[in-house]
Amino acid sequence: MSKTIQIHPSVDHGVKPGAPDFVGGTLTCKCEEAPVRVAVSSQVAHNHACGCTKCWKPDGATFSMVAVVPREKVEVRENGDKLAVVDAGATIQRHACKACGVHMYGRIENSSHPFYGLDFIHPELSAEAGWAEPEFSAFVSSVIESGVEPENMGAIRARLTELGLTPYDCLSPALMDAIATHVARASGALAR
Ligand SMILES: N[C@@H](CCC(=O)N[C@@H](CS)C(=O)NCC(=O)O)C(=O)O
Ligand SMILES: [Zn+2]
Ligand SMILES: [Zn+2]
Repeated sequence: MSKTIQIHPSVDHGVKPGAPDFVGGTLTCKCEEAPVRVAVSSQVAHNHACGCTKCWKPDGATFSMVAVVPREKVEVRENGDKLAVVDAGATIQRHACKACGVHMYGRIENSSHPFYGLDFIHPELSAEAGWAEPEFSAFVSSVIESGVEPENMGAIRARLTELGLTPYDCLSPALMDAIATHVARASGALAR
């Protein structure tokens, strides 16, 4: 069944459940010399596959795997001088290694953003096992913007569904509702 469709190496052979007592790990970039190391002292939430062009993907992957943790649980430990923000104009400021290109963490600096306080990380950059498994796939149609043929989208969505990563073309309904609730409270459309 759809075995030739590569979604991401961490799920291509099946989604592995996370460990309930997992407390985090160290993210390491791909540099053989002086890698950047970032300690994450928390389990992740909302782990998902993202098809957008802005999220970092390993070689050969169609999707990135990305999740959030509280920003205070993220600490650059080694070779932080190699980090630079990829696009200072983006909502998510992705701090990437200038030498290997890997995104080590993405931070939202706009304090009125619905996801302010959360950093975006790629759990696959850590050697530790137990990160919470991905729950859905987001920005699926956006893979076309990276060069995926539109006629492959049916097979890609079928494979994502087979893996239990229900495909959405923006975020999941729960996250979209959370964003809209934040916006409605800020505007006064919802009292509380
Ligand atoms: N179709 C666009 C979608 C980009 C997009 O909106 N990405 C989402 C998911 S990561 C987002 O929240 N982006 C905010 C940001 O990149 O700062 C693309 O693929 O470049
Ligand atoms: Zn690097
Ligand atoms: Zn993305």
